[in-house]
Amino acid sequence: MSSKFYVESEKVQYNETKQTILSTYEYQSSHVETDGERFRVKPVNTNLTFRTSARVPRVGVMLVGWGGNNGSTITASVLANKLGISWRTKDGVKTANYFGSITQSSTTSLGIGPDGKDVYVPLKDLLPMLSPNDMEFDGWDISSVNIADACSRAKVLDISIQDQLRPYLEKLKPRPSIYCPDFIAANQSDRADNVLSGTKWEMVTKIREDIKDFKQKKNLDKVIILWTANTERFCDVAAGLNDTADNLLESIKRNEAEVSSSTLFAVASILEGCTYINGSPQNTFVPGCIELAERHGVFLGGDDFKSGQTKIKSVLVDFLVSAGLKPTSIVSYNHLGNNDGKNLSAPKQFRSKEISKSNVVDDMVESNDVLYSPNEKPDHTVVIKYVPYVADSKRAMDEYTSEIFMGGHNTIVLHNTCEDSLLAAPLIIDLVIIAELCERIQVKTIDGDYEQFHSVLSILSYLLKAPMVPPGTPVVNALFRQRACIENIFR
Ligand SMILES: NC(=O)c1ccc[n+]([C@@H]2O[C@H](COP(=O)([O-])OP(=O)(O)OC[C@H]3O[C@@H](n4cnc5c(N)ncnc54)[C@H](O)[C@@H]3O)[C@@H](O)[C@H]2O)c1
Ligand SMILES: O=P([O-])([O-])O[C@@H]1[C@@H](O)[C@H](O)[C@@H](O)[C@H](O)[C@@H]1O
Repeated sequence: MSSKFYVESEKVQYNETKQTILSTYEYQSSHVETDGERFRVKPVNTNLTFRTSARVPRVGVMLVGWGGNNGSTITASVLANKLGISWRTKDGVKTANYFGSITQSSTTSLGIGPDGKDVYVPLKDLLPMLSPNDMEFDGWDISSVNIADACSRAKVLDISIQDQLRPYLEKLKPRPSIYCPDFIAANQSDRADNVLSGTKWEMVTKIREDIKDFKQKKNLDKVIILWTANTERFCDVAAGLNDTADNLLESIKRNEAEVSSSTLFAVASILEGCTYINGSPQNTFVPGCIELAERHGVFLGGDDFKSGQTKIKSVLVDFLVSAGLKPTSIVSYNHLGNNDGKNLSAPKQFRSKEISKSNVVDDMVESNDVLYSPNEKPDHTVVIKYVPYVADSKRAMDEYTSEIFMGGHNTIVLHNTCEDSLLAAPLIIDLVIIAELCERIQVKTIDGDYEQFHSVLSILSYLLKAPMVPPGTPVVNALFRQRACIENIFR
């Protein structure tokens, strides 16, 4: 159980023998109906019981795109933390940390102490969670470059970190992967020297064997798979192709060209009972994929890491709209020179990213019909340019123009320079840790049986630009409502 605190309440039972935590909770909500004239509000209370396994298992993380900026950076950075390395810089000695991870580096209040002040603990202490230092990494890449050379190619981590870690990282070699060139930019072909051959079903089978191999070799209890490979173009969604689980499986067996690498990895993960998370913006989770995950009781999470401009956007627009100010124009521009930027310089791959970066304000705008008439939205433009020289140092410029009181205007301009991968990499840790914990939580109503959460893990929304939610449930993009969801469920 948590070494930091215990809850003294008849609503919470710790079972040291079974290593479980039982907690009852009365969920209060309100159901609203209207007769066209007035709303009828009916408070509804639901008594829930949560059963959480407190035994943290041995977890392996398999990254698709392991040799990329994010994949190599997170692998190296976890090792740096595990080894406790430090390195000299012109600004003094730096030590490995997990800044940017909400589980490792943010805190939450347990309640009020005797002095009347909030008592804060790291979010990771709310429940028994996997430590990133205990994660084992493996994965696939269409590029055969080992992880040490991948870090060198990425030019993200300080060279003295890379030098200290090279003896360990050069032994890590990405497994050959499923390469569907039509789904990523043609400019990626020069990296593709580490690819599988065979039919799509044969390649899915090989990926499943890789998962089993990793699990067995590292003596793991479970594996979580995360896509941090290139952004793909959106795939067609069509009846008979991928609209149902059976049609998707049949399409793969027919070697259908329109089934993407990312969807093939998702199917392999689901069939192996492994949670699958999509860190990119493409529509990996076609309806048939979601149905297959529901059939197998496997978690899915996506889409597209929410790291920089979009994260700020989901806070700023929430602030403006909830302050009764009306954003009317939002322009997000950035240029960067990493391989992600190179892939995004192709129109179809950029379009995937443009979609995930643009939809993030929809729920906030739709929540306020005082400011916006039906279907009215702010002008919203996303621009991404590829400038090789700046490499991973993304330069972002945002302009927010709003209508204010009595015909006035307010324009907010932001400039943001950062190593893009150092913003995204910590999100991989949180996605894995939160998804793994969710695998150990079951919930029941008074007269129901214990069930796990829905296969589509909307609790991951805080970490993703275009959060996937269970069919028929609302998408929430407001960042602090998303964070409250994590805290409230864990609390
Ligand atoms: N700040 C960020 O870095 C950030 C933020 C949000 C989303 N993302 C998304 O995360 C993904 C990865 O970003 P990155 O900066 O690491 O990109 P990257 O280009 O450095 O890495 C992608 C890796 O995937 C590999 N790859 C491509 N197709 C593959 C396949 N079919 N199988 C296995 N490997 C394959 C490439 O060889 C490359 O090594 C991109 O989709 C990007 O849009 C990144
Ligand atoms: O997270 P965010 O800053 O809104 O969006 C980012 C884009 O601005 C960037 O150009 C792209 O390369 C990254 O993959 C990421 O998606």
